[in-house]
Amino acid sequence: MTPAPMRIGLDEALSILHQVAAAHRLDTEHLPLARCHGRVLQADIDAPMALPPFDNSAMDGFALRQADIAAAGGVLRLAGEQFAGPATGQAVGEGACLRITTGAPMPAGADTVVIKEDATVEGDRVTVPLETAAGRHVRRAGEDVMPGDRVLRAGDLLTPARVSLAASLGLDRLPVARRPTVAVFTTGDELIEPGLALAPGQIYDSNRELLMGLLRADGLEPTAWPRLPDDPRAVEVALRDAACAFDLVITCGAVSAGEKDHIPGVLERFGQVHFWKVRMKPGMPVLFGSLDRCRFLGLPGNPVSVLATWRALGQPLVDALQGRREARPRWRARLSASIVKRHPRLEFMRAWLDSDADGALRADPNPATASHRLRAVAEANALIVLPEGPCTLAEGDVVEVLPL
Ligand SMILES: Nc1nc2c(c(=O)[nH]1)N[C@H]1C(S)=C(S)[C@@H](COP(=O)(O)OP(=O)(O)OC[C@H]3O[C@@H](n4cnc5c(N)ncnc54)[C@H](O)[C@@H]3O)O[C@H]1N2
Ligand code: MOO
Repeated sequence: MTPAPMRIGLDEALSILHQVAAAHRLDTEHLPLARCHGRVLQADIDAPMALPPFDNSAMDGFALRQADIAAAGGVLRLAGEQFAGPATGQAVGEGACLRITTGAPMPAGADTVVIKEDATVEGDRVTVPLETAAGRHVRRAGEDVMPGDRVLRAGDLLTPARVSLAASLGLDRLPVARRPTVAVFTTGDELIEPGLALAPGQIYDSNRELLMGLLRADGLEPTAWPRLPDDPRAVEVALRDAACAFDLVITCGAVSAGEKDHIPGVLERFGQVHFWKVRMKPGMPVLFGSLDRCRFLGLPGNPVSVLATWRALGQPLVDALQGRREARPRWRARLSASIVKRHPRLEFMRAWLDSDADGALRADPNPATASHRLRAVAEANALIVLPEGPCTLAEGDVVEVLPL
């Protein structure tokens, strides 16, 4: 067996990840609209009907024939009403008008709506402004969507607006990718549960909340597994167990070079390592593999590495497994302070992103760059992406940023 690629660049890692994800795309399920939110659409959708479906009034007022206004000296006869709802079929005859409400079908013959505020009603006589333009306040059938228009595409993320567009076209179900089931593991004999008393050498498990929160923010419903001890047999049994039950297993910790870093060995022996170690900072020891029926993402244990590797590799993996087409937003911003980067790895640097008075985005880099410094993540709303190679950037230089 050829050894897995090691110490590769992020682009190569992403290309491997996309290849593997393409071979393990999650299957399609047809769900009622209410359950489609946040899912990835699996087929192109062509409009089965027009939107609006019929000419209708954009305002509350009076529907009339614009040509009649001048002829009638601006005074029309109120001949009935057409409210939003079933079309009454009543037409607007010469010199007449109908009371109409927003969304009501335009009565036959009428081509214009005068809003209530501009009209004066006395008995059955309605006086309207002489200068009313033809077609005013009428929403035309098909002006938003024509039948057959491709309104949604396979791979689209189903935002509330897209689900609502499908609803407006009368669609009650959509084909979407199944959501991956995800098991989350934290590892390490030093970890204990928040709320318990710390013994010397112990720290609280913070990565579990970080990972569970990140996954839930992407609409996943992860399962948190009991924390793993630094025991090779326990690690092997738990991971192999999860690997036959979940689509994705995510661990954090135990993937580096330490005596207790047992995870790469389990993947090598019982599964497959697709890559191990990516030239990024933080997050370098990250591992991607397959084990039984699951894709396996071994994130490094340092909290900031968890965040960076989730954004750099985890999210793209989950997106690719569901066939998501649109890339996550990446912005460009001007630095509020200079940066000197001496190491050769690509770096994700915590930052505060804001717009200045001129409307330009500004990224203020956080000086805390060490991967254990979680507080600096809590104080950040973006990651600056600094490409591979040492570099010196001045205040005002443009950098790429990932909003968090
Ligand atoms: N000789 C080497 N040492 C290290 C290397 C290396 O290449 N050679 N890589 C360093 C880098 S970079 C990172 S990142 C870490 C990653 O190590 P592991 O993924 O094996 O993670 P652990 O050693 O288990 O933990 C690292 C660090 O994070 C803390 N941790 C772990 N889990 C949690 C958690 N759930 N909540 C809070 N904190 C956690 C753990 O206590 C350690 O301090 O390795 C470097 N070493
Ligand atoms: O790559 Mo590690 O994640 O820098 O600390």
